[in-house]
Amino acid sequence: MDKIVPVYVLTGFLGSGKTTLLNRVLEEAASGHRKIALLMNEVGDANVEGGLLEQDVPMAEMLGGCICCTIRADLGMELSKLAREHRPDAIWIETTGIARPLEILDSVTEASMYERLELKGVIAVADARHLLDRIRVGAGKTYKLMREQISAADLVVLNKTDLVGATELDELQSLLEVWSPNAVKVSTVRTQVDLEEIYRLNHVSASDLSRSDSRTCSSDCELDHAHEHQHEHQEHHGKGASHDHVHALTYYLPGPVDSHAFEALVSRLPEDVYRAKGIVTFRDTASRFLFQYAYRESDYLRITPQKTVYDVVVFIGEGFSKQALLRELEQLTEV
Ligand SMILES: Nc1nc2c(ncn2[C@@H]2O[C@H](COP(=O)(O)OP(=O)(O)OP(=O)(O)O)[C@@H](O)[C@H]2O)c(=O)[nH]1
Repeated sequence: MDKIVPVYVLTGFLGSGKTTLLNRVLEEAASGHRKIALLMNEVGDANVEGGLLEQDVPMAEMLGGCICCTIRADLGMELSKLAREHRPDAIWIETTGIARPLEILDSVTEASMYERLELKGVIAVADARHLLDRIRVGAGKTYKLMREQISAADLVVLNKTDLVGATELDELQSLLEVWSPNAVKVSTVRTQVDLEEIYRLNHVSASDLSRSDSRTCSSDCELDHAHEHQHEHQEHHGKGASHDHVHALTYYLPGPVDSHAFEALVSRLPEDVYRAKGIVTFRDTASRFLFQYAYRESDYLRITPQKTVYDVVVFIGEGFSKQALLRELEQLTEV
């Protein structure tokens, strides 16, 4: 069975330091024998930064549009291709500075149906000086987008702190606590973040990261262990409901499930799960279905896939308890 490839989304406004961080990721990968593949998106027709990267790595370029809107449909395909052709230890997606993280989250999780991929973390880089200037204005598209990117992140890298004073830094740090209370926050110059912090990120339990330890999943986590790992996270970090920010829960089903039990689970979904999708095999009908759910409406389409697809369900929402949902899914597959 192929391993699950972890996916990291790197977001952050124009010029905040994303490429600087990516270069560090690649350097560390080269010395630590971690194989990284990159998916780079540029609104223009040229990938300037891709050409400047210091390492030669498997790379897909998506040019001429933003992956969160105009060329979003291609994202899943490009991700699958990278995973299949290179079997990397991790895929990093560098988004354009203007990308809206939610839409990207949706597309990445979509790809989990066709390839063994799992979104592990959203990393937002913010330019401290620029952010402060925008906060002073307190409105406008850029301000809104910066806030959105930060709010969707599991890890916020407050970069270019050499360009602000100590009081300003305090102000920014307090603000990040409000905007993204459950994310891990680091303040850096030239994105000098401990990369192990990133590889410990687990989108399933992002809020627990600050308490994470060596028992967290490694990047070469196998599918057959995914369930165990998730369970370990849950056991180890306690069972209290975690109320995070926007997040996705990806769960590969170990086998067919009962259709009634599955529909009952869907009908019980909390309101803050606003999107779900997946491929499920119902044992009572012996059929496979493409399952879609949006804002309390669900739809099941019988499918006969011509190529390998996986039984997997993905839930996207804001502030719902991933652990509670995970427990329900585990019960569903235990029946
Ligand atoms: N002063 C200062 N400059 C920095 C820091 N980090 C990065 N830079 C510089 O900021 C500029 C932009 O950095 P990049 O890493 O290219 O930013 P980016 O987010 O990839 O930019 P886009 O591709 O335009 O979205 C470069 O000239 C970096 O050398 C920092 O902590 N302090």
